[in-house]
Amino acid sequence: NKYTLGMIGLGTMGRNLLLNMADNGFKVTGYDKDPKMLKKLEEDGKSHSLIGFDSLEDFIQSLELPRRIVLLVPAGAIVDSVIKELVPLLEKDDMIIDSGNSHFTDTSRRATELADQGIHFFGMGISGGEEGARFGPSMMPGGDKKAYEAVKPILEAVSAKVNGDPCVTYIGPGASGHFVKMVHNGIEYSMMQLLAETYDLLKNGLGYNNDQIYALFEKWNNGRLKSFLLEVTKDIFKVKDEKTGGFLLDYVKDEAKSKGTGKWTSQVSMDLQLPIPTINESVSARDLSKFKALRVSLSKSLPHEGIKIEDSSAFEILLEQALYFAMITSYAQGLHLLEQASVEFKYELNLKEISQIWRGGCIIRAELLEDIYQAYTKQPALPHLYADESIQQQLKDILPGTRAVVITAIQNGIAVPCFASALTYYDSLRTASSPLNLTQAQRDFFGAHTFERIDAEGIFHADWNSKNLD
Ligand SMILES: O=C(O)[C@H](O)[C@@H](O)[C@H](O)[C@H](O)COP(=O)(O)O
Repeated sequence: NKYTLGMIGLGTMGRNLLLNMADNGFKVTGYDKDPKMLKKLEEDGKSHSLIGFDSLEDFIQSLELPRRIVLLVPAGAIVDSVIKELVPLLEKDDMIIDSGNSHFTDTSRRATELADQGIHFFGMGISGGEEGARFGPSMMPGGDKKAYEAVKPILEAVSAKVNGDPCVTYIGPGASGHFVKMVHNGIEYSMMQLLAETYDLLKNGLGYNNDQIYALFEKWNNGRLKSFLLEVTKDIFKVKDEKTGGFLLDYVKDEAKSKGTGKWTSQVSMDLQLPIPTINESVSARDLSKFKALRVSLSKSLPHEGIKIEDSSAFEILLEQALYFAMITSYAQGLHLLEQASVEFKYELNLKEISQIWRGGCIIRAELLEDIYQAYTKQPALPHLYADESIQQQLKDILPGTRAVVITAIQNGIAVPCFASALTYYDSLRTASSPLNLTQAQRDFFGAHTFERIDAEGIFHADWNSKNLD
């Protein structure tokens, strides 16, 4: 008899998700042009006698109707070419679920194109990496609700669970699933950069070695900073390098790569005029790191002035506070962008449910998400995470420590773009009258761009050149 679901793309993510589905008792199969991938599936899937197809026709014919087809292929043109090959073989009401990190505008285009041909299509963000796909990812499906209902039992079964709740929910219409995953990755970038800045402060600021940093992160991971990224980051400090016998981390080149989701998050935030400066800084930090040769030559011609951080144990305490402050701020910026995008793109996003499914399985899963989930449970229409009372209390408690860390870093010439932007974002957002009245005056002075007044309705223009100059 026929298979319930078929996976196209049997790379690690596709294969692991298929094995996870088989573990949960679903009759599933796969397709890949690469015989090595098929062989790997049969090896890994021996206990479930999982097999795959290298003929697309045979694969399609092996699926029960309406067909449920998941794509896990690299984002971009490949997705379109796979869909192009698939459609002639499909029937009305068949479903395609794109689960790669596709750009949300591609997803909405594909949904429209396929709907015209009677094919259900939705984009689903999957987070958790290879391990997550195998044993329980967090999934963000958005789009065709009918198609989602048809795969909901499978997704709920294979997803990570927190207090028994599956880390998957219907995100909303259109490309909302991929949009939410993109912003998830923006927060991921910011958290990773904050951990890199923390590492820099400990290593170059306090002169800590990898064992000391491991021990400190181990301690922090038993507290409010507990998170998947801190967990894996601490373990990285333990790994030895077979080649040199030293620590592998010390031999990793400091030029960070990226596949685009962070950049896309910044780009759309600029389009929506919704500020996410800490996430933007993390994207720029990766780009800046690529100028290794320039950095090396400038480090010689612009030598460092030397570092003086006195009391390391006191600084450790302040650093934990600053990291928690910037962590709250990174999630707050991402959630604020989702709130704005929900209005702009009519995604009807439910930030309570999104924070709920981010508590487990995904890369940004963290203890903090429980607080965020409680905040949106208490106030579903919370205008900004900073507006939640318990979050405010936490921010107030750790603000002095955060200031001290940013000041110390800047005084000692240690670059902390994400820590500093988190603090500046806080100071800007809680300022009733900002200095941007001057910007309006400047724009009106040199470009007659007009301004509004605080004491009268209407649009105004002034002749700044001559008027009333004392
Ligand atoms: O949620 C996840 O499981 C990850 O985010 C996953 O999607 C992938 O690892 C990133 O896309 C890497 O992104 P960069 O290559 O841009 O760092």
